[in-house]
Amino acid sequence: MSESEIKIFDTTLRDGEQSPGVSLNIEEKLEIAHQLANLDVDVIEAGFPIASEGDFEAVKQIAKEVQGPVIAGLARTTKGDIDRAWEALKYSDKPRIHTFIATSPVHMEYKLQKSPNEVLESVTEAVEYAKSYTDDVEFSAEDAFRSDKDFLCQVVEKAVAAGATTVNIPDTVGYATPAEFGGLIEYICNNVPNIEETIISVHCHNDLGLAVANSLAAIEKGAQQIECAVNGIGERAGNTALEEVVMALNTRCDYFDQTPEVTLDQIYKTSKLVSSLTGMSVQANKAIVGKNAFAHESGIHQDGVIKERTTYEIMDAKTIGLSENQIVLGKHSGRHAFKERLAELGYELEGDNLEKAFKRFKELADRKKSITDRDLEALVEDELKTIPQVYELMETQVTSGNEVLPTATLKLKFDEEVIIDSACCEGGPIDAVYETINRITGLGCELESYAIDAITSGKDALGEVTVKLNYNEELFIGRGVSIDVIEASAKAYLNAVNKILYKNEELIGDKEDN
Ligand SMILES: CC(=O)SCCNC(=O)CCNC(=O)[C@H](O)C(C)(C)COP(=O)(O)OP(=O)(O)OC[C@H]1O[C@@H](n2cnc3c(N)ncnc32)[C@H](O)[C@@H]1OP(=O)(O)O
Ligand SMILES: CC(C)C(=O)C(=O)O
Repeated sequence: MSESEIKIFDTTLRDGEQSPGVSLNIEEKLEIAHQLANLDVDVIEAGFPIASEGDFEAVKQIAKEVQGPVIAGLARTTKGDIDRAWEALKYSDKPRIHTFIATSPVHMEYKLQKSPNEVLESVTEAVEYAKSYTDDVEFSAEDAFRSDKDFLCQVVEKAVAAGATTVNIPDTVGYATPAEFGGLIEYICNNVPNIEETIISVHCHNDLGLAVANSLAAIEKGAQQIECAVNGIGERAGNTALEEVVMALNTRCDYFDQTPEVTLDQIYKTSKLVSSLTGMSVQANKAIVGKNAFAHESGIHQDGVIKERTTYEIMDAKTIGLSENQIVLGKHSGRHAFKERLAELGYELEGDNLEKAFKRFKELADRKKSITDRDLEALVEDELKTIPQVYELMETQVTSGNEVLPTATLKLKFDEEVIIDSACCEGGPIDAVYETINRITGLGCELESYAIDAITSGKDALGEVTVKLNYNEELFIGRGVSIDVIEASAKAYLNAVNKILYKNEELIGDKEDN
């Protein structure tokens, strides 16, 4: 039986649910099944009906409600399992019984305690029995990759002769390498006389991180169905990740001449749903659906992507249902990305202003893990203050504690001069900073009010300090922003001092004369 397109058999609800720690209730399974139907997978393996009442009910409800894909249920080769599977599946208009038995020497001898001949017999019996319920029967040779090749070919031949419309070749323990696994599929194609009468499926586990590669290698050698799970969840290290295999086949359709008919823009939504209902979060650098999969942090990449997306992107984020890619501003970013993000926020910075703001951004990025838009706004607003920076803060150093008199030492720039001074104050470290500034400027202004706000959230949030200084009965407001509250406090005070000096220019001359 040859089919032109690759079938996607989703086992998120069966093998995916076998992930340690995951247990989905009926409502959650139904929600995922409906979303898998929106994704247009070909087959949904809804569960293993003999396993529990809950699994049985979930498969039954999915069979009743979910239209579009084939609904499959797993069964061992026993009549009891097959009867139970059919009881649940019979409500679907496209039911599939999926029966399996292990064929590797270690599984047959120790787990099943059956001889190869007994296994062969149960293959025929189970497939024929399942066929008495439905035309659509899948047979899996569990641990196929570690099975004797010629015995495996006999098993496959028997399953096809008994009526299996799909024969699945699992790498149950994720032991294969791509060339070997592709080789096994080729061997089966060349050595099973009735192989053309069935669809060859593969089911790879990810113990060595090779599940997707092995599935793709099998496709190259004649497999037509891939069994996979959303986000790659499943027993132990999981299954072939649906989103990875689908996007590999689509993105490299120049290489693989067949693609699955999945609705690609539902991929991200499905991944999110599965991770939230299973509680299995997706690692940031996970291909396709990880938080960083379409994010660029380094300046050279950002510059390239801004100029032409395909310089560093082989897929468009929109294809999988994300609104866009992400330019993440951080310590590795460059001027192009910085300027572009500021423009999006409504700030058109050029020349000196851009250089100064960029320098402060880099300083901030060295100290803060992620730079938010609000951080940038605060930074630019702080930078764009039109008041000349007569006094500029260069360094702060503060000692404080319950047994120590708070002391501040500041290094300020005044014109081209560097001034260092320090003061102590019982009122606390910020008072000590302000006392030091007063000593340096000699202005004798008074602090009327002090307020601090966290601009952004998280441990490394930016703090914005606002002060009001009274100078000769006139109030001057100053603002300062920094990740460090002492620094933000010093900047706010100096901002107000610079405003006083701007309004009273003669004071600058007096200071220079001293
Ligand atoms: C590779 C895979 O992912 S296969 C699917 C694995 N998934 C699961 O096992 C999840 C659901 N499983 C369950 O709920 C339970 O294991 C059940 C209900 C299926 C069986 O429970 P129990 O009857 O208590 O048996 P238990 O799980 O301890 O042992 C499995 C039995 O099935 C036998 N068995 C295993 N596979 C098969 C098979 N494909 N065909 C026939 N018998 C099989 C084992 O030899 C063992 O038989 P024994 O009791 O005669 O020694
Ligand atoms: C039942 C089969 C398909 C399986 O899950 C495996 O072999 O991993």
